[in-house]
Amino acid sequence: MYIVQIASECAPVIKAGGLGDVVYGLSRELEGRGNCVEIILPMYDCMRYDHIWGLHDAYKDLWVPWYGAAIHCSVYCGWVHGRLCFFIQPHSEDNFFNRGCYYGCDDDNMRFAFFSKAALEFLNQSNKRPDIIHCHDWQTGLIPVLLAEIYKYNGMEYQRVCYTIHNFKHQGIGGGETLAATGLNREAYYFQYDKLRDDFNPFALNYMKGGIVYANAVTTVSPNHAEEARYTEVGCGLGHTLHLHQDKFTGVLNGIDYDFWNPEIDRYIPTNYTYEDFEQKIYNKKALRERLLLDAADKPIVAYIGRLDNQKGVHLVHHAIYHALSKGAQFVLLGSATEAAINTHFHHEKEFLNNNPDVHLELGFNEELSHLIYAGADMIVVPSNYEPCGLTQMIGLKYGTVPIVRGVGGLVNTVFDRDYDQNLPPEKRNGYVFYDTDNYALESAMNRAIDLWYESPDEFQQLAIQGMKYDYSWNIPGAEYLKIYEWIRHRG
Ligand SMILES: Nc1ncnc2c1ncn2[C@@H]1O[C@H](COP(=O)(O)OP(=O)(O)O[C@H]2O[C@H](CO)[C@@H](O)[C@H](O)[C@H]2O)[C@@H](O)[C@H]1O
Repeated sequence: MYIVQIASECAPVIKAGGLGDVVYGLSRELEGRGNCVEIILPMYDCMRYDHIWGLHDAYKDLWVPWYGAAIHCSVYCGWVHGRLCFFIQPHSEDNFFNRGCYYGCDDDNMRFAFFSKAALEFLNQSNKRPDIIHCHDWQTGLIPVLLAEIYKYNGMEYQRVCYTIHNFKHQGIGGGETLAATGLNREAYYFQYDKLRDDFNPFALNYMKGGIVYANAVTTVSPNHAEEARYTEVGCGLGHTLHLHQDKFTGVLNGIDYDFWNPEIDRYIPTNYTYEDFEQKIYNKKALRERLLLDAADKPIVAYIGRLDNQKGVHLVHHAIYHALSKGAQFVLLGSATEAAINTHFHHEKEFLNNNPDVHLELGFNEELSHLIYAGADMIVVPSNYEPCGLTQMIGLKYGTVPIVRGVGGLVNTVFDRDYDQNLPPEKRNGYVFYDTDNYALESAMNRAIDLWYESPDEFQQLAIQGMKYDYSWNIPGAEYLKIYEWIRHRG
């Protein structure tokens, strides 16, 4: 099959979070199974050019219709760790992708409407006719809309779209100006409730809703989150739309790319290890402590890695730091906040804790350091308010770093409580789960983990090894996506 992924991120060249990991890892798996995969991305000024090999111009004169005129774009092409990627660079005063950031601009809706239009225009003009277009999140929600309403009539009749939602919170809600810009025009038509009109703001269009309505298949990133999105508030108002389109909506648990996230071969950690020589992990703990100037005491290290925002349960992340310290553990945090108030809060925390030899807060994005933390820590805490899938607990498991998670979304599908899981025998359990959002719930799970580390180190090690034995690779999800692609190719 010929598959084109269209997304706003692809790790490690463009990575703000888990979306990038998924686009890369899934593409690699699909290619490994004999499919032809290409990835179309925006050409941001701030992406990691050092991860692109053989960058060259692939298509010089792409003219993308925009507001009745056209914007001139160049399309570059190169390999990102073996994956063939096309980068679209528009030349216009808007400077859509030369902002020194991936997201967070006032005109994000316009930026990604343009990207969606340009990606389809590129496919069309360069005569690429993939069997499947797989697009992701709100940034590419207009792709299935544009395909069905415009490009289908311009030679792209047989292309089918799979649309994956990684986060319902950000939907691309905005005014109707994108309709005129992208050539969709007919406001009255698109402002219908069964098309793109937002269910809660009658004056706004909703890209993600458009993606759900028009795509041939819609997925989210875990089975449990697919249920939550339909029936609870974590669908952020799209539950009704999902219900109407339930026949084509499903949850596919993400995988982890074990070529990249694997302590056996990880290039960013000083000592490689597997579950068979688990005792080698200690050298990474030592290295982590040396790097972050932590005390070399006989204490467990609890880690948090992730964005610092409301989704991730920042109040509990904050509490986890102090609770770990009070229980005689060390704490390492690697995270960045886009919200000013949260950012300021954690900077104050960092200053306050600066001289404490048992804690280190690293505020910013650091891919290399994240590997060392996964390898060096004993436990990883994921106290999310909601979590469509969650990759950090799965990476933690692979590195023998025991996850302590809140029982929501994909965390429920991947972490099984050592003491209380009802469905699995003890030798299959792999972490700790708590449910409430208050401090006590988190504390009780952390206490159980930290107490086991101190009181029964052998049993703690056994738990970590059980986690390492889980297979959360792309193998199974890769096959599931191929089934979905086949299904929409034949069903339409
Ligand atoms: N400061 C930092 N420095 C270095 N690396 C950092 C970092 N902060 C985060 N990361 C890395 O980014 C990834 C984050 O994965 P998450 O599952 O938390 O994704 P996120 O919530 O962004 O995305 C959404 O999409 C993903 C993918 O579908 C879903 O798993 C998730 O539930 C959903 O919210 C991990 O690889 C982590 O190591």
